[in-house]
Amino acid sequence: MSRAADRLKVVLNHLDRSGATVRASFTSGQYVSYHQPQAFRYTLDTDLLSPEQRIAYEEDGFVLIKNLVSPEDIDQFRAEFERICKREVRVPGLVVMRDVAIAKSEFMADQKAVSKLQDFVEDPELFRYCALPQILKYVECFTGPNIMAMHTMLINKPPDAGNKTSRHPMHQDLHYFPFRPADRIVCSWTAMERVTRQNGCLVVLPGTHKSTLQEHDYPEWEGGVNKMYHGVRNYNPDHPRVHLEMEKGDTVFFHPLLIHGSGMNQTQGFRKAISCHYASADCYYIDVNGTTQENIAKEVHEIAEKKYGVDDSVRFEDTWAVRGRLVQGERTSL
Ligand SMILES: CC(C)CC(=O)SCCNC(=O)CCNC(=O)[C@H](O)C(C)(C)COP(=O)(O)OP(=O)(O)OC[C@H]1O[C@@H](n2cnc3c(N)ncnc32)[C@H](O)[C@@H]1OP(=O)(O)O
Ligand SMILES: Nc1ncnc2c1ncn2[C@@H]1O[C@H](COP(=O)(O)OP(=O)(O)OP(=O)(O)O)[C@@H](O)[C@H]1O
Ligand SMILES: O=C(O)CCC(=O)C(=O)O
Ligand SMILES: [Fe+2]
Ligand SMILES: [Mg+2]
Repeated sequence: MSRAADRLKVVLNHLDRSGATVRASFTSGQYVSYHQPQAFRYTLDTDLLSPEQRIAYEEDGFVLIKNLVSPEDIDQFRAEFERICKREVRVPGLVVMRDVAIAKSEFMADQKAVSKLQDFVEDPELFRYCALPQILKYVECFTGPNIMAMHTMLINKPPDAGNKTSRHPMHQDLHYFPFRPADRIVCSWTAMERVTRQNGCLVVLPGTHKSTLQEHDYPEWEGGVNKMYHGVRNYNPDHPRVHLEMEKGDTVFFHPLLIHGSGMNQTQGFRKAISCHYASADCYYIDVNGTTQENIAKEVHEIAEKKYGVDDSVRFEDTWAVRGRLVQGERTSL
């Protein structure tokens, strides 16, 4: 079969499964033209994703792209991370998080004390990750051309201290976000080294992006839970899971409703990943009062109150508007 015919078959299969009425045709034997507003809900029509990749994201809520970020870039991000840990550079607005297991131990000026950096947008070296052209080309398939970097993290999952606090409970990232629509938000997560089940790779529940936002809360874990690590309230451990084992530079793009987490790090190394949540600049803020997100908004407010002395006039949405950065196109709304 020709490549075009192969592609047609894949698309038709998908349309069939999504219960769509199919109107497909060949244009000069080259490619498929189809008209079906329901069939592709989660991805946009760009030329980058193959039909297989596009359908994988539609059906599973994630797509893994091998070898997307160069080893040289990753080594530079790692070097900058080390400078930050040694406090050789100061980054405005940066949140440095320590694992709860060592949160109260004495000061250590190295990576052993840091489990996560958040909000590194004012660090030009780390922020380079968010603007990498090869990443943005994929992001555009989900957000469209106006792109905001809304949330940035470098995760340094520590060797588990023995109480399983290195785990990240199963959650939907949308729980943290007061903007919509969800389908125009995407996370890119790049492995900074080989990540395996052993050192706590991402664990995903395929297809859960088709559900709605669930109630989140701290899981009842005996060994303790990190600040703000909420999990879905009724986690079902029997749901089929996929462990995303990845090589250095591999990048997974996933939907903000996809339920995911990570297991404990059973090695002696610090498992590193860098990630950014992007949203279409055309998204709009919502008021989370009276929704399941009230609990996280309250925690964010309490921390902002302690740290910056902000009062009630600062809304949850405002804390996002000041952190967001335009990386492509126009800042139309967010
Ligand atoms: C989509 C995405 C958003 C999903 C996620 O990322 S989920 C995770 C979200 N996580 C976050 O947003 C990070 C939250 N963490 C933070 O904001 C900070 O690390 C803080 C918890 C506020 C601590 O920062 P800071 O105040 O600078 O640190 P200090 O060492 O002075 O500690 C102050 C008090 O907080 C405690 N603490 C520090 N780290 C943790 C921790 N990991 N878990 C639980 N408690 C913690 C620490 O023991 C101290 O307590 P007290 O001495 O005041 O009793
Ligand atoms: N009660 C819970 N609520 C929310 N998430 C949970 C809960 N229990 C476990 N998880 C999460 O489920 C995922 C899988 O956990 P688990 O500890 O089994 O890791 P794993 O990588 O599968 O390890 P292993 O290979 O040992 O099975 C992790 O993201 C973990 O944090
Ligand atoms: O890197 C990980 O372990 C998962 C992090 C994550 O899902 C998050 O911070 O939202
Ligand atoms: Fe997450
Ligand atoms: Mg397990």
